[in-house]
Order: sequence, then C-alpha cells, then structure tokens
Amino acid sequence: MPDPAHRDLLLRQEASRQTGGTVTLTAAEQKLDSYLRRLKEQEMSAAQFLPALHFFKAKPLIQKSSIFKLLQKMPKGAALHVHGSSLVSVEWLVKNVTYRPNCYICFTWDNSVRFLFSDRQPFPRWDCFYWQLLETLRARVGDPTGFDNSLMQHLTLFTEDPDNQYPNQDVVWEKFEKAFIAAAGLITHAPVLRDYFYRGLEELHSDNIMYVELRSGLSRTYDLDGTIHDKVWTLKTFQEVTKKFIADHPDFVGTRIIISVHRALSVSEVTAAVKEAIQLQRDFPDIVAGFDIVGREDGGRTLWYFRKALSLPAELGATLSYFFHAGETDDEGTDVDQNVLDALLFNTKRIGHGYALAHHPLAKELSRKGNVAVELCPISNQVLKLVSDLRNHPATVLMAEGHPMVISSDDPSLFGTTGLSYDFYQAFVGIGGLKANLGTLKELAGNSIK
Ligand SMILES: O=c1[nH]cnc2c1ncn2[C@@H]1O[C@H](CO)[C@@H](O)[C@H]1O
Repeated sequence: MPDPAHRDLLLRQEASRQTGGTVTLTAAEQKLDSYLRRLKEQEMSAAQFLPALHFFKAKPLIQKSSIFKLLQKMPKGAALHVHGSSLVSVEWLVKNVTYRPNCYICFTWDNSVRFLFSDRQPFPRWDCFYWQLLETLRARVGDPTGFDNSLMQHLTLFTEDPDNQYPNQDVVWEKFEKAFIAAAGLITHAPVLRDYFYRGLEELHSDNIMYVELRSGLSRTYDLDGTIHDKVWTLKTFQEVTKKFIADHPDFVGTRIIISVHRALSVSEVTAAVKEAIQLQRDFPDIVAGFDIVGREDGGRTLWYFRKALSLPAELGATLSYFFHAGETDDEGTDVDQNVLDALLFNTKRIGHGYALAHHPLAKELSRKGNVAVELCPISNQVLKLVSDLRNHPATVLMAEGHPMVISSDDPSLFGTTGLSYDFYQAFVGIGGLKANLGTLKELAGNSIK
C-alpha cells in the first residue's frame, strides 16, 4: 500500500499547483471557504448541474444560487475582455434609447433591423429602403410590450430554445454579427454613446468591478443633422465619461480601450489601422491600451496573414501593445489554430479566449512563463457553441495547472449578462469544480489587476 503520509504530501503538492493553490487564507477566509465548499457540494450535486446547461437555460437558476449571490458581492477586480458595442443590457437600449425622439427604424430583407436618429425622414440606403419613425410605428402596433420584446430579440442572442435555434456555430455567429449591426445605429448616435458608456460603467460598478478594458473599433458617431465625428472624438468621449464616472464613484479606477479591427479587413486596411493605432496610443496614452483583431476566427484571416501589418510597430521603433483574440476555435491543426502561437510571437500581452491553448504545449509554456494571461470567457464559449458542458472545457486543465488567467464576459448585452458574476459562477463551479476554492477566486480577481 502506498504510504498514506506520502500520499497526503503529494495531494497537498498537487493542490498547490491549482489556480489559487498558493493563496493563503486568513482564519475568517477559511471559514468562508468551508461555507462556500458546502454550497458548492449542494449545487454540484443538484439534479441540474447548471454549468452543463446552455447558459440561457441556466441563467434564471443561477440567479437563485447562493454562490452567485456571494459572487455578486465579491470585488472582482477588472473586466479585461469586453466588446464595447455589447456592453449594456438590451433592456436599456430598447426601453431607454429607442424611446428617444427622432429614432427611425427599418426592417431589412434578411430579417434584421437598422436604427437611425435623424431630424428629417432618412434617405433610403442599400440595406434599408423604408424608414419609419419608431414613435409612430409603436403607437400603431398597439402592443408596445410585445413590440419592444421583438426589438430586443434583434439585439440579443437570447432564446428560450437555444439548442434548436442554434444548431451549429455558423447559425449562431450569423445572428451574432447581425445583432452587432442592428445595435450600431443606436450606439453610434453621439448623444447616446455618452449615456450608453456611462450606463455600461454603472452596470460594471454595481457588480463590484473597478476597471474595464473595452475592445472597440471607435466607430464614427453621428449627430441628428448628419454631422460625423471621428475616432478622436470617440476617444475623448470615453475619456470624459470615465472622468465623470470616477468623480461620481471614487472607488472606480478607470477605463482603457483596445482598438480593434475586424479580421475580414485586407492587409492594407489593417496596416493603416495599425499606423493609426500607434498614433492614437501616443496621443492618448492614458486611455488607449493597445490593439486587437476581432471577428470569428474559424474561416477568417489569421494573425500570420496580417504579419506585415503587425510587424510595423517594431519596424518603426514605435510601441503598440497587442491583446490578440487567439485560439477561439476547436479546429485543431488548421491555420487559425496557429493563432495562439503567433499571438505570442507578436508579444501579445494577453490571449483573448485561448480555448485552443491546451492543445499547444509550446504556446502554453510560453504563455505561462511570460505570464501572458488567458482571458477566459466561459459563457461566450458556451453560447457560441465551442463547448456545451463546462466540465469539458479545456480551461479545466489550465486551471488545474495554475495557468495565468482572468475571467471575462466578452459580450454582456448579447449574452444577457451584467458584470462578471455570471462568468465567475460558470468558471468557479463549472470549470473549477470542487477543487476551486476561495483562493482560486482571490487569484482570479487578483490576476485582473496585476
Ligand atoms: O468572442 C468573440 N470573438 C471574436 N470576435 C468577437 C467576439 N465577440 C465580439 N466579437 C467581434 O467584435 C465585433 C464588435 O466589436 C463584432 O462584430 C464581432 O465580430
């Protein structure tokens, strides 16, 4: 029989490698940890293991969970992987923004919607022939609640029947991109953008988050009379709103922007965007964090495809920090699957998603040694169909190995979440399992503000 004392020693050694395994807990924290463990045993043995359900089905049940309620109260540090155009709850977009005067709507041939604020009847566009004043239309349909719910459906992925609505990744990604386009007309109206951003910070702050980094393309914004504002205007607006928010909430620390472009762009377009981002980071060092390339990785252009553009800062002797999405794929062995290694070769500061990282021993080693944290977004991975049951998420291995990682929400409006508590729940209960404890939570929150 193996020596029980030796076995004990090995078990302790192994546990100490787990994320949070080296965090020491005070006596009071140990008490809380035992309580958390009991709660977790109950929730994990419940007939419906919530992180195994599609998030849309689990959400109302998570809201009743005692662990979730504790997580809401916990200071969670920073939200480091959030897309700026999916920041605020769709209820607010519909109930507040679409009720503002001069809001026009148009239904497109592909069953999507467009919004536009205008002081006159908008001209037909290629994607939108017939614009109607929302106020008039809402009055005419007679059932404003039903109408508003249908508007929300265009702006979120939420559905009661996700398994049938989204049979595969192609279907869910198509709806996903359509929802971004639909929301754009609301969010890029200049006066709305200010309120939208302030509201987004409120939602984060009320979930005990102190800092956020937003991926944003800094889309041009417009005024009622059609005046267009450029990226500098948008950055200044982010800067001003953040300042006001901190004045109103002194415990909030700040916001920074990771300038993002879509991977559907050409090399020359990305080259121009990199040049512009270098300049913007130079001009706004306190608000521009760096640069990323976004959009669905599978079937999309790779980081290596853009290598000339991405090498520019080094060639020019300029600085531009990278925060690349990489390895948000289960297509092992394809070109996109190499994004994780290439992201590291381009000195990315963090890896967005890194779902594929577990299958890349060398990239994993580099990320660990360089302390390049993986931005784990469990709900996003579930909704966008990379994984169904979180117990099978490759991050279970990363967490067991103490790999540097942070937890984030990716697209709160589209997934119907606010703050990070839902994401922490899924990571803590689903991915961490019984092994993850209060030390794990402390380390995850701590990693985000290092
Ligand atoms: O999880 C994600 N992976 C990759 N791209 C994403 C994800 N979430 C959003 N976007 C991309 O960000 C753009 C808006 O900033 C969206 O158009 C979408 O392509």
